[in-house]
Amino acid sequence: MTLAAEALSTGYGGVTVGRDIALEARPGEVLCLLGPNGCGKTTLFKTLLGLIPPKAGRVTLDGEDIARWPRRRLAQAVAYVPQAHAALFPFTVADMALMGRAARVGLFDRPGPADRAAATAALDSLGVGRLAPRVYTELSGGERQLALIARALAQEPKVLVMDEPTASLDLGNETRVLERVRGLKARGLAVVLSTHDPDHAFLVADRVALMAEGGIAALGTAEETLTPERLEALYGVPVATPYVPELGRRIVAPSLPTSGETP
Ligand SMILES: Nc1ncnc2c1ncn2[C@@H]1O[C@H](COP(=O)(O)OP(=O)(O)OP(=O)(O)O)[C@@H](O)[C@H]1O
Repeated sequence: MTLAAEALSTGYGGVTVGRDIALEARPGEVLCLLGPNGCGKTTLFKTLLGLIPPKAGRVTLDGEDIARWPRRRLAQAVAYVPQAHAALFPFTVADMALMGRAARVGLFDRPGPADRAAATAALDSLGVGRLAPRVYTELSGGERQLALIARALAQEPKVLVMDEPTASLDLGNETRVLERVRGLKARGLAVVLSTHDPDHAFLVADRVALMAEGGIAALGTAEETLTPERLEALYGVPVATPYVPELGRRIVAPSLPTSGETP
């Protein structure tokens, strides 16, 4: 399924945050959204998910405006991994993952064995099956993040929208999540993810959208968009993107003066 923003403006009440945004996440593709703090990435995601209405333009799934889609139909197609948040209710991780099945269970039915199996499989696929009996509110930030990803995978969506999915993960879990993202794309999902680490774009993105001041400043492959000049303009610090033959790709690093040089 293809998720698209067409001439989309986003915002809250009387305030416009994003303007004239056009982008597309196609099946079997990862679209990586990069941009400085507060530029409007989460606001764009909430609009793509139909959680807040567009200020202008539209969001479509396979060409159909989602504004006309019932919530349940939308939830069967698109899953969301929000930024790990403070939890209010002490659900177990197994129950959290099972909540991902809500859109697939009949309105008056209880989750059945197949739903439990899907929830368990989602946890196992992220290597966190052992967390199933643990209480969500008692987990570390990284463990919560993995539980939220498992909930979205249990939903068996066609499109996955992930807001900084690796933000609080250690290097091992960060790499495992990015590997999983590659696996999902190989299975034909469309994945949109935001990150503050431009390296992730070189690792998993088919296309990158650079967001600045609410608009899309550049859209293309990581090689095309993540030039030192653009990254410097975006983040306001000098950046180098050397090619590392051992990795077979570029890496992104801030280019601080070497010791001995004072700025
Ligand atoms: N519920 C809200 N009501 C009004 N303004 C909001 C609301 N949520 C966010 N904003 C404002 O919208 C702007 C964009 O916020 P948003 O969270 O979309 O940015 P972001 O790019 O995701 O930032 P970050 O990288 O820090 O997570 C900010 O100026 C923020 O203060």
